[in-house]
Amino acid sequence: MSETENTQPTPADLAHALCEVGIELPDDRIGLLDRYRSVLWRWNEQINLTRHTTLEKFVNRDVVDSLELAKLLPERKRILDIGTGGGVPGLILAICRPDLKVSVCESMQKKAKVVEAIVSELHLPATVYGCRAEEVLQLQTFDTLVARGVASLSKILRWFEPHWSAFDQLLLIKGRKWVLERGEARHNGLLKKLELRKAATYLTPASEAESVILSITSPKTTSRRG
Ligand SMILES: C[S@@+](CC[C@H](N)C(=O)[O-])C[C@H]1O[C@@H](n2cnc3c(N)ncnc32)[C@H](O)[C@@H]1O
Repeated sequence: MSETENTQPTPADLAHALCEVGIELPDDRIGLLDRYRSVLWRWNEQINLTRHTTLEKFVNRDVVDSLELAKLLPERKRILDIGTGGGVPGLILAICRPDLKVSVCESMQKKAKVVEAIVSELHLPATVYGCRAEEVLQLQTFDTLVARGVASLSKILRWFEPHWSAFDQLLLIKGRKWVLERGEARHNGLLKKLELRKAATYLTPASEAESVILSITSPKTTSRRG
């Protein structure tokens, strides 16, 4: 199919695009994912939520990233997506992994209101917080925090330094600059009390771009909980 930004794909197009990258999902999940894509693109005409407005980018970037993350999340874990923007990866996780207890937060009020509207229209099992993640962590605890494209590793580690008792693990989707970011974070002394490991490496389909998922834990917190 020759796809342009003005073409509205069908659920069958989505199923085909998922199949092309080796993703198998039940029909009802594909249907819901397609409705999410459609509602997201509709809102995107009014407010800038995503640059991924072709089916190929939606699948190859948003769905692939979210499902790579999903592979690392045990059943029924409590997840907080920090800086969800238009709902990636949080709402895609809520759609594809209904066993998870997904919360998403977004500090920009306009975006957070749209995410709330999407969750409500699609009846998604997700809680939306319209504030900074640091504020959510003063109220709630989570098993895992997840994020894509929110800030540098150093910034994120600074934000969450006082909050490690509110979560066990941080999973960050990063591009090839992750090594530089790790160097900077080490230089800034932000990794001294933390363990960072590369939990996954994968290629974005139809490109040579390598992505990684970094897992960061605080041994002190883990042993206290474990
Ligand atoms: C570049 S967007 C990425 C959106 C989405 N995660 C994605 O990958 O498509 C980053 C978003 O994080 C939000 N943000 C930045 N710092 C935040 C914080 N501390 N807590 C919650 N949201 C934050 C911004 O308002 C912005 O919408």
